[in-house]
Amino acid sequence: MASDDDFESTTTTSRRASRTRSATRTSPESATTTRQSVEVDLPSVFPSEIASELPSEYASATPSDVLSGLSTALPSTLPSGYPNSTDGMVVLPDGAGITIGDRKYDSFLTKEAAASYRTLNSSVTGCYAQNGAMPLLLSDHAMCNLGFHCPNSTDLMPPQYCPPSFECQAARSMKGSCPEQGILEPIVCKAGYYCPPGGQNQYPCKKGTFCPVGSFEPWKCSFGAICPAESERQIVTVPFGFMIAFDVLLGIIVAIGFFISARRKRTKRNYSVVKNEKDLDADDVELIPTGDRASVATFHDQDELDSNPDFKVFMHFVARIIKTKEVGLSFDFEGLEFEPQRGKKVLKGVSGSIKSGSMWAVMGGSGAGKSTFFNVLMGKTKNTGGSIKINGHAKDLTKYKKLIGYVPQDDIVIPELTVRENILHSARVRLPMTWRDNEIQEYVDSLISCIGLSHVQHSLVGDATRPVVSGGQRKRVSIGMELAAAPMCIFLDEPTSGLDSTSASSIMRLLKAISKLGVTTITIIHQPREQIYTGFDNIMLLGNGSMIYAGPTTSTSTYFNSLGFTFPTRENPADVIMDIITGHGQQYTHDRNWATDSVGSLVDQWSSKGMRTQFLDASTPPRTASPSNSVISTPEQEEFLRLTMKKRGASWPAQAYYCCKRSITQQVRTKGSFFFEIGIGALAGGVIGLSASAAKGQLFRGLYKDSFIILSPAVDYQSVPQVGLLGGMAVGLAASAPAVRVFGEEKMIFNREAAAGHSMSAYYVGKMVSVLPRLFLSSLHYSVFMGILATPIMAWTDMFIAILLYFFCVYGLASCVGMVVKREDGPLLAVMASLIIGILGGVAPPLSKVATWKLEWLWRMSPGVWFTEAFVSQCLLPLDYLYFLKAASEATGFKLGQFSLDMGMLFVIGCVYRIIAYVLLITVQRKR
Ligand SMILES: Nc1ncnc2c1ncn2[C@@H]1O[C@H](COP(=O)(O)OP(=O)(O)OP(=O)(O)O)[C@@H](O)[C@H]1O
Repeated sequence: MASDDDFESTTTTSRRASRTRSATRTSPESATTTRQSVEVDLPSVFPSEIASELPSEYASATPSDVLSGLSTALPSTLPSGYPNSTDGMVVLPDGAGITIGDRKYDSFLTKEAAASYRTLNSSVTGCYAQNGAMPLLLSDHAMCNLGFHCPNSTDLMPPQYCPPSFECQAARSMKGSCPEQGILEPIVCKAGYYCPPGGQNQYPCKKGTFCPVGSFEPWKCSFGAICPAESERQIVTVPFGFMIAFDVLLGIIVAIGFFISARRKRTKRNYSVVKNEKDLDADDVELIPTGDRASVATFHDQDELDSNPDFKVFMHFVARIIKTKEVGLSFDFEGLEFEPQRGKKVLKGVSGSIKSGSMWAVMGGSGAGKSTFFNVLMGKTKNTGGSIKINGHAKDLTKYKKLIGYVPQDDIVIPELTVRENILHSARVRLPMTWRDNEIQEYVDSLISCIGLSHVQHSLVGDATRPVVSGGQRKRVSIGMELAAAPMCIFLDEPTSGLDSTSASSIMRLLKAISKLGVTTITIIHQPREQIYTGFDNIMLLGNGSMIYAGPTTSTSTYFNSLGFTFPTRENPADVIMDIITGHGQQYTHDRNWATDSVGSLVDQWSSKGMRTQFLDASTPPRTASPSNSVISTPEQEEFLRLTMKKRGASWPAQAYYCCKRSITQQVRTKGSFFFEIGIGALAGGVIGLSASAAKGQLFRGLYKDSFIILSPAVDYQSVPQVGLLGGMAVGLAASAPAVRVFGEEKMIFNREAAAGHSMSAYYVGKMVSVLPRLFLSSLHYSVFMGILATPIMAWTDMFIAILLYFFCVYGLASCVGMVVKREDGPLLAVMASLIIGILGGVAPPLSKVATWKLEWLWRMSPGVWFTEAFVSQCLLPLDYLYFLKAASEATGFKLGQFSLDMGMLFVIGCVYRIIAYVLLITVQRKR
C-alpha cells in the first residue's frame, strides 16, 4: 500500500515535469503520427556516462518518461492506433494518456528499451532492479530527506529506489541496506551516526550526544546521562540519583521518626501549664463539690482518687472548658417511637427527662432497643413518632455535635496509631482552637493517666486481627478519644464490656467525676457490678422497646417491691433487675402467672400507674449551677452554647494538617504496604523496561516522509502504545490495592469523626495530600527503571509527569471503589477497575477502530487513553522530520502534539474520581 502511494506521488511529480518539458518538444514523426517527442540534449538529462551509451531514441526522453516506462506490460495494453514502438519510446499525445489502475501514463518505454535502460542503470549505479522492474526516481534533483544518507546523489543522479530482490529486502530489513540497491538509493542514517541536511555525509555521534536511527544532527544528552561516542540512546542517570537520594532521605526520616518515638517513650512529660497541686487548689473552679465526693468515690477508693495528681490536672482542664455553670445539656423526650420501614416498632412511646449533669444508666435485655434509643436521642436515627427537646427547645442534637461525645459499642480506633496518638488527635481536632498545643498535650497526658493507659500510651492500638494492646485497653482508648474532647454530654454504648472490674470501676469513677462538673452522662450497660450500678444517679430500664422504669437507682428496689418482687440481699440488684426485665424474674415473685408476657406486664404497670410523673419527680435534684429539665434555657444561655460550639474544634487548615500528619504516620507504620507498592512500581518499570530494551529506544517505525515513503521498512505503530498500556496496567496493579487500604478501610473512623463534628472535607483533603509522597515515590521508581531500560525517546520528565498523574487517577478510582464495596472485596475490585481503565487505553481495540463505532467518547472517559496518548505523542513527535506521523496517528487513533491536554485530562479525571469518592463517602455517612 505504502509503496503504491509513494509510487503514485513520484510519478505524478515526474509527469508534471514531463508535461512542462513536452511543450518544447519536436519530433520528426509528429506531423504524420501521434507521437510527440522533444529533442533533448542527452547529457542534460542523464549523466554523461549514461547518455553516451543510450540509443538515439532516448533523445526524446526525459527521466520521467523513462520512469513511466516502468509499466512494463504496457505495450500489450495499448489502444488501437498506437502500435508498439520499435524505437523504444512511445509518447502519447497530450491528454491521451493510458490509465492503468489508478495511474495515468502519457509516455512509456517499450520492453526492449526499458531492459536496455535497466542494464545501463545497473552498470552505472549498481542497482540491480529485480524481475524486470525499473529503478524509481525519488526526486528529479539531488534532494535527500532529513535523516537520510544520500552520498552519491546529484541533480543529474537524483536519489532512486531500486526494487529489491527478496534477499536484498531481507537484508534491508535487518541491516538497513543491501549491496544490490546501488549507490543512488538513500539509506536512513544509521543508529549512532547523524547525517547533516543534504545527506552527503554521515558522522559518528560524539560523546555526550546520541543519535537514534535517522538523525540529521546529534541529540544532546541530558545532564549526567550516559552517552559514550556513537550512542544511539541516552541512559539517564540523574533521575536514578534522585531516586536514591529520596530513598536515603526517606530512610533517614523513618529512622528519625523511630528515634523520636523511642525517646518519647522514655521521657516522662512534666506538666508546665498546671505546675503543681497548689495551682489546682488555687483554681477558682471547684473541681468536685465536696458533697459529691462521696458519690464519686462510690466507684472506687476515695483516697486513690484524691491522691492521683493526674486526675486533678485532668479535672482542672475539664472544669476550665466545660462551663456548665452557665448552661449544660438536658433532654426531654415524649412518646419516642421508631418504626423501621420493614419490621415492627423498635421504640414504643419512650418518655422521660435527663437533666444536665446527671449520670444515667440504660439497661435492658439484648434487642430491647437501647442502641436505637441512643441513636434517636442523638439524632442519628430519625424518630418516627414523639418529640425531643434539648434544654427545653425542640431541636436536633446533631446541631450540638461538637459538644457531644459518643463512645460506640465497637472499638473504632486507628490501629496503626499509638494509644496516645489516637487520643491526642481527637483532642487536637475537637478542643477549643484557643488552646495551645502543649496545653492539649498535657491534658491528654492527664487523661491517659486517668484511664489507666500511661504504661501502654506509646503502644500501637492494633485491632481485633492484629492485637497489640488488650481489648480492654482498646476500649479505654475509645472512651479516651471522646473524653479528650471534653464534651458537655457523653453517650457510652457498653463502655465496660471487655474491661476487668477494676478498670471498669476506674472508668466509671472518671465519668462520675466529670458528670459532677455538669457533663450529662448516659451509659448503656450490661451486667454492671454492684459498685458500678449503685454509682449511677439514675437508671432507665427498657424492654421490647418500651420504658419499664426510669428514675433514681436507689428507688429501683422499692419500685420492683411495689410490683411484688423481692430483691435477695446477697444478690447484685443489677442482676436481679436484668432477670426481671428479661422475663426470668419468676424466682423473685410469688405471682405464679407473672412469667407470661412478663415484660409487657411490667410496661403496663409502668404506664398504668402513671410512673412517668414519678420519674420526673424522683430524678436526682439538679445541681445548683445546672438548669433543671423543666427549665427552658434562656436566649443568653443559648447564645452561650452557640459561642461555645463556635470556639470548639481546630480550624479547617489545622484539621486538614492533623489528618494529613496522622495519615502519613499510618503509612509509615504500615511500611510493608508502603514499600511493597514502591517496590512493585520499581519492578514493573524494570520488567516493562527490560522487555522494551532490545529495541534500543527505537520503539517506533513509521512511513518515511515524502518522497522517500517507498523506502519505508515495515511500520511498527504498536510498540509505543503497548508500552504505554503495559505501564498503565502495571500502575493499576501496583497502586490500587494499597489505595483502597488508604481510603477505603477507614469508613467507620470517618463516620465516627464526622458524627463528632470533625470536618469531613478536612479529613478527606488531609488524606489526599498524605498520599502524594507515596504517589511521587512510586512514580519515581517506575519511571527511573523504565527510563534506564527502555530508553524511550520522550523526555524523562514528561514520562514521570504522565506516570505520576496516572497514579493519581488510579488512587482516585480505587478510593471510589473502596467507598462502595465491602472492605474485603475492595482490593480485588480496585485492581479489576484499574485493569479496565488500562484496557480502555485505546491500544486494543485501537482507538481508530473505536472511533468507527462512535464510542471514542467512552474510551476518552478512561485515563488510560490520555496516558497512552501522551506516551505515544511524546515518543513520536521528536521524529516528525523523519516519519509521516499523520499516517501513524490515523492508524492508531491517537492525536499527537497535545501533551498538555493529555496531562490536564489526567488531572481532571483524577480530581473527578476524588470528588465522586468524597460524595460517596458523605452519602454513606449520611445514611448511617
Ligand atoms: N433500622 C432498623 N431496621 C430494622 N430493625 C431494627 C433497626 N434498628 C434496630 N432494629 C431492631 O430493633 C431491635 C433493637 O435493636 P437495638 O440495637 O436497639 O437493641 P439493643 O438493646 O441495643 O441490643 P444489644 O444490647 O444486643 O445491643 C433489634 O431487634 C434490631 O434488629
